[in-house]
Amino acid sequence: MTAYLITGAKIVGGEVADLLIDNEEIVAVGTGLQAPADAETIDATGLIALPGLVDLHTHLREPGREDAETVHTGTRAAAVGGFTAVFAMANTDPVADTAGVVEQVWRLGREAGYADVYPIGAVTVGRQGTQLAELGAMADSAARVRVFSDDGDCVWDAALMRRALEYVKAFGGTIAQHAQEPRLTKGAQMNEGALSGVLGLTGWPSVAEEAIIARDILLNHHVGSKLHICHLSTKGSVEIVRAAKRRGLDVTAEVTPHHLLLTEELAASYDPVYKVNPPLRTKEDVEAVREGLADGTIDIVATDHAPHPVEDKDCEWSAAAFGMIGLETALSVVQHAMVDTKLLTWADVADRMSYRPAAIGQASDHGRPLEAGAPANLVLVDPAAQRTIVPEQSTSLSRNTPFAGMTLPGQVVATFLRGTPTVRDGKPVR
Ligand SMILES: NC(=O)N[C@@H](CC(=O)O)C(=O)O
Ligand SMILES: [Zn+2]
Ligand SMILES: [Zn+2]
Repeated sequence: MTAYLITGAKIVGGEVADLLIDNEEIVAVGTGLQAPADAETIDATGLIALPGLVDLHTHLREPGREDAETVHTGTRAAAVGGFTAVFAMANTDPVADTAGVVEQVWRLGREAGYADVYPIGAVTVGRQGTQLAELGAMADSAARVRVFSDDGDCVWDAALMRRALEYVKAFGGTIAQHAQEPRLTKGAQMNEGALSGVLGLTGWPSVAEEAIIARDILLNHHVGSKLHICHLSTKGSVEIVRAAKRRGLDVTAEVTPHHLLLTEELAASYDPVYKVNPPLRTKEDVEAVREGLADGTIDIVATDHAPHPVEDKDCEWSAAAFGMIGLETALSVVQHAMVDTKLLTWADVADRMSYRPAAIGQASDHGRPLEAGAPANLVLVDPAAQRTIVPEQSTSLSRNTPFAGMTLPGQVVATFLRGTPTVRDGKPVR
């Protein structure tokens, strides 16, 4: 294995220093480190070294929709975005609701070698919302599943949600809820408000999200288990989670990059690239989720990278699929929305995009400070770079980015997974 001496990087939360990587680990951090004879030196002057990013919410689409993404292409896109670990959502075909499917996804991740893949298991059989899946068998499998979600659909049956929370308590698992009251969002196409009326698109009220979040926080308090809220998007949701945390109730929550930056006005174009679940909300909501992420009410940023092929997006709004890709743009959007606005420091970014998601997902090799003895999972970022997003240049198999044409700050220069570069000069190594 090649050793690497990274010189002159700004170590996040610390000083400018050199990093020596060998044998899958960070061997030393300090100034004036000497490179061993066989080491390759990387000049990182002007770059920030962050712990490898961890995405708790990625759709890799394999098995079943390999035309949209595969474990290989999705994790390669993740590496380009600075991620060293991704949690793969269960809404595949077949659904990841058995030990067999989660082991397959986990193994494909190992073979690809771009990022560690932690499969998320479905909560219910076939994500049908009627019967608990084999949660224990998935937990005991080689994939060691610790996070379960019916994402794409809500576990709306309160009794079933209660039983899921109780079941995973035995092994310290987490239920990640896609908070969407189905009866309040029947046929919903975009955020409910004056604009949905004007555009003639069925509205998706904030209360459909907030009612489930409130219910599940109370349910989880009753059970004493672990609840995580997927892609929280409204001001009211932030207020509910903030109040719950103040009362000492246990809950964690995520926000996506797109909900930190984009608003519902984009739907006026009727371009389905802006169609997503939950929908883009108002300026007030965007301000509230930014504040919530800044003050720790919202624990983490997760991409909800949702690739779709052209034929599912290049059609009439109401017929189009929900979702947008986000792995390759996440860090730039967070820099733009949160760092350049002084709402977060880079140390906070490491917390929200690496330490905390790794802790919630129990990925112990990831989310570790850049210190001697830690696994060499890290990313070098040039915060001074500017880049214009071009969908055709995406590493993902799909092109449905809502940031096309935007100029965003920051560029991932290199990513290392256990001491091996997965990205050099901004490009995947293979
Ligand atoms: N976010 C989306 O709009 N779509 C996701 C499902 C989901 O995250 O709910 C997908 O799988 O395409
Ligand atoms: Zn979802
Ligand atoms: Zn999702």
